[in-house]
Amino acid sequence: MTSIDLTTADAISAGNSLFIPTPATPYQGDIARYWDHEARPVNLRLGDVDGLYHHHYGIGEVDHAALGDTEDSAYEKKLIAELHRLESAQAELLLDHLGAIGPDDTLVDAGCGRGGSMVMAHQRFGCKVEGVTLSAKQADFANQRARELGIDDHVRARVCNMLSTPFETGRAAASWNNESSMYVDLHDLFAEHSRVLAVGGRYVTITGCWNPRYGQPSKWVSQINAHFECNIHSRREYLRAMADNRLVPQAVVDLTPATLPYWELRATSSLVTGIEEAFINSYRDGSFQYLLIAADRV
Ligand SMILES: C[S@@+](CC[C@H](N)C(=O)[O-])C[C@H]1O[C@@H](n2cnc3c(N)ncnc32)[C@H](O)[C@@H]1O
Ligand SMILES: CC(C)=CCC/C(C)=C/COP(=O)(O)OP(=O)(O)O
Ligand SMILES: [Mg+2]
Repeated sequence: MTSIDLTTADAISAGNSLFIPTPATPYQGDIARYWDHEARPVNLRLGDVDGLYHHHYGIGEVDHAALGDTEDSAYEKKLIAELHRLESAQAELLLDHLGAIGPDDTLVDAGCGRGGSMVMAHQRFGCKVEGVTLSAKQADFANQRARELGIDDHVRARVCNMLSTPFETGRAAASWNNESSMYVDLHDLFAEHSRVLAVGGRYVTITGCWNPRYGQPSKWVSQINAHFECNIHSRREYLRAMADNRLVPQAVVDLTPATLPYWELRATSSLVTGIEEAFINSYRDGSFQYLLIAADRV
């Protein structure tokens, strides 16, 4: 099998998910399959709350007053709504760091999943948002949601490798990875963001990374890697790969304390997936951190 370079003219048709490019590597094929088959209730039931479908985690304090009594028959429904509120709060924080974005700007969502963050970005800024995912199922889902919302002229997902996108050099006002950078080599990733971003543009990531102060990835981090078939990088790798690619950190925010309440609440829900303990233990023992990094393309 040969890989298809999506920076070529082939990319013209990549917006149409009838055209599914061959994965660049066998690993990317595994990841495409993983997300094509993903249908965990913890993601779909949360998305059903308001039609924003996320594949990332939450931040902020739990609103115990909104949850009410655990014995109440409506408690589980309220808990789902609360987890979803915290996940959307995470995406809002990412958008807060994109800088001044206008309706004529174009944003790039690298690893866009089912498109929740793209919809939020368009609703906030009125701008165009181009997303890429390896999964045709996810791209179709995101494009269907955009059609239902009547925003498909502004929000579009493609099946495409984030390391080799069809986007024009130097045109994007901002770009991001929301929990999608643990699937790729960071030097390759930041080289591509640096290429598509305008000078003065902003790059933002929210990610889980292992803490170099811990020494090496802990058993919990290894468990998370195995669970999601991903390869979590260290904080040091992020900063080094950005520095090597003209991305200069403007803010580095440790969101670990802000994400723990989400995990502690999720661990009590009927929608647990079994990975909750690994996140909670690794955040608590300091081996793993939930980080936002916003960087200027210089
Ligand atoms: C955990 S999900 C995050 C989805 C989304 N950012 C969100 O916040 O809901 C990870 C995403 O990264 C995408 N991904 C992983 N490796 C990729 C690659 N090389 N190119 C494009 N997308 C990739 C997957 O297809 C999936 O959509
Ligand atoms: C912070 C880290 C290490 C993230 C790894 C990437 C990932 C799988 C994110 C959540 O996806 P999801 O929303 O599909 O997962 P879940 O089903 O657990 O909610
Ligand atoms: Mg989820």
